[in-house]
Amino acid sequence: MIRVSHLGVTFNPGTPLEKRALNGVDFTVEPGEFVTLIGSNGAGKSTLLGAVAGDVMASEGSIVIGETDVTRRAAARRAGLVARVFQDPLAGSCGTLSIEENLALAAARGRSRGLASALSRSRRTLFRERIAELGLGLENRLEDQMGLLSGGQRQAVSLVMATLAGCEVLLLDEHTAALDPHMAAFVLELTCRFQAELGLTTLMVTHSMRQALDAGTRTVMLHEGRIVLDVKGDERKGLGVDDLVDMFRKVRGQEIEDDALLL
Ligand SMILES: Nc1ncnc2c1ncn2[C@@H]1O[C@H](COP(=O)(O)OP(=O)(O)OP(=O)(O)O)[C@@H](O)[C@H]1O
Repeated sequence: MIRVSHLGVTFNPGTPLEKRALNGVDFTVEPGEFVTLIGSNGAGKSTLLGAVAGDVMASEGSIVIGETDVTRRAAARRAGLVARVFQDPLAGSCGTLSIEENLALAAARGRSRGLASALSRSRRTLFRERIAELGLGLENRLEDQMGLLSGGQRQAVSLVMATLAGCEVLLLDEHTAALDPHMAAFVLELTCRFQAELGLTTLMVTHSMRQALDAGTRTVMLHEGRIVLDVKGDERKGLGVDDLVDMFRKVRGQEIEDDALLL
């Protein structure tokens, strides 16, 4: 569960570069709920994910994950609660380490054990099993450097890494945006499968209206740091991509020029 109350984030306060990125955001993501988060450029989506992960500190308000008030906790002290996959396949893993070394680091997230104990024989078996589930044949390449993988393969491994240590919350920041359509569909299908199997409370930022309606069970739209739409259930089922685009148009007061939003 994530409970965000009256959350405000102001970058560079008191300077000419002051920017109010989040403005009194209130919402609760129930345990196991999968929310897609949309909004135009600069709406505050990544800031919201960053605030939940602890990369961005709240200027006002509070953030509770599960039973824990994490508002003043640094990112490292939230690591056992929160896992994140980024848009850039290179961002969430180390290209010069092997696949299994990356998995070992991920499995140790939020704990204080070394790489050697993290790479025990039983751990290696677990890694092989989890990577085999991807169906990409990477279980036979565990000693290959992560940097040798394609973007899509790397995002698939990043998803395994994100879910390996056990976490309360999964944050996905346009994690399929840099992939070709086929790989993007594969990684999204994988995401939905892992989310359902592990019952993870999930927030996924996307620029694709199609993804926003097809994945998860609830869609939230941010605009200028505020929630302007929050739909689930029958109301969401009744929405099409055209309806979302219309809503976008209304809140932005202008036409959408980016065709990617319609996909
Ligand atoms: N570290 C920072 N310092 C100053 N301003 C920032 C910082 N991070 C974000 N901003 C500003 O805060 C606003 C919200 O940014 P954010 O990245 O959250 O938007 P977004 O909805 O994720 O946009 P996009 O879809 O373009 O990624 C933007 O105006 C952005 O320029």
